[in-house]
Amino acid sequence: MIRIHHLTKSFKKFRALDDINLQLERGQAVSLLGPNGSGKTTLIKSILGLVIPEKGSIHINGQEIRSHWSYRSKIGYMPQIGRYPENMTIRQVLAMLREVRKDCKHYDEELVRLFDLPAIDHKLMRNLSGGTRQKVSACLAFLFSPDILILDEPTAGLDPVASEILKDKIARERANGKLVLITSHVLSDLEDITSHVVYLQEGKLICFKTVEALKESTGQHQLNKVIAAMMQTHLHENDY
Ligand SMILES: Nc1ncnc2c1ncn2[C@@H]1O[C@H](COP(=O)(O)OP(=O)(O)OP(=O)(O)O)[C@@H](O)[C@H]1O
Repeated sequence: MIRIHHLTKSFKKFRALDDINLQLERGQAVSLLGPNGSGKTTLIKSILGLVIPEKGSIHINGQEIRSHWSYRSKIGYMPQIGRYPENMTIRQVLAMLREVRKDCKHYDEELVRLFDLPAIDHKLMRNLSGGTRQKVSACLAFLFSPDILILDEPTAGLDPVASEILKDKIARERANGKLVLITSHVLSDLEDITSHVVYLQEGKLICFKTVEALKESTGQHQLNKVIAAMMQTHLHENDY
């Protein structure tokens, strides 16, 4: 579904992504992990076409994204910090985006209901708490029933109830055959929903494996212990 081939990106002399090769398929929930500054957001932005690679290519459903920007309508993106027209209400923002995407055949408003947003959708975006803003971002990422979901720190700032609602939604969408790509530093949040782990360090792909394979190779049973073991040992892909 997403094929990344020799992807390299530098900012001046600094190499943020270094020869990344990855093949991601529908039905996978891929946790994109690595220390601060390891290149996770740069990789996500490259897939979204917000960062232009200097070398390599990204294909989505067989088409190179550089020449076909319409692929973006297939991606739901939840950014780390959502930026919206601050003088609009939640209701107006949702209505505006539905208007922009009139072509969409099925609006998925399940999260809007589960987060109980209709009760507060008269509020202005500028007055929302951080967690409520995250809920709006989550609703917008799922709204157009995209085939691919890219969620950057999705549970950050959410209360435990909202966090469980979102994790449950992610798991169901994956079961429906969507490809979900998630970054989070809260590994306990990823435990139940992750099928595969991509681990980056200093812009290099250290590992791309199923959670089961990683648990087996490290002898650990919890995702946070598996990742801690990897971070300490700096082992390379072939070691896993
Ligand atoms: N536009 C830019 N200009 C210059 N350097 C950048 C730019 N964007 C990212 N970088 C650098 O590239 C490296 C990778 O950044 P990136 O945001 O991808 O890391 P990350 O893994 O998402 O980090 P975090 O876990 O802190 O969110 C960092 O050293 C960052 O400073």
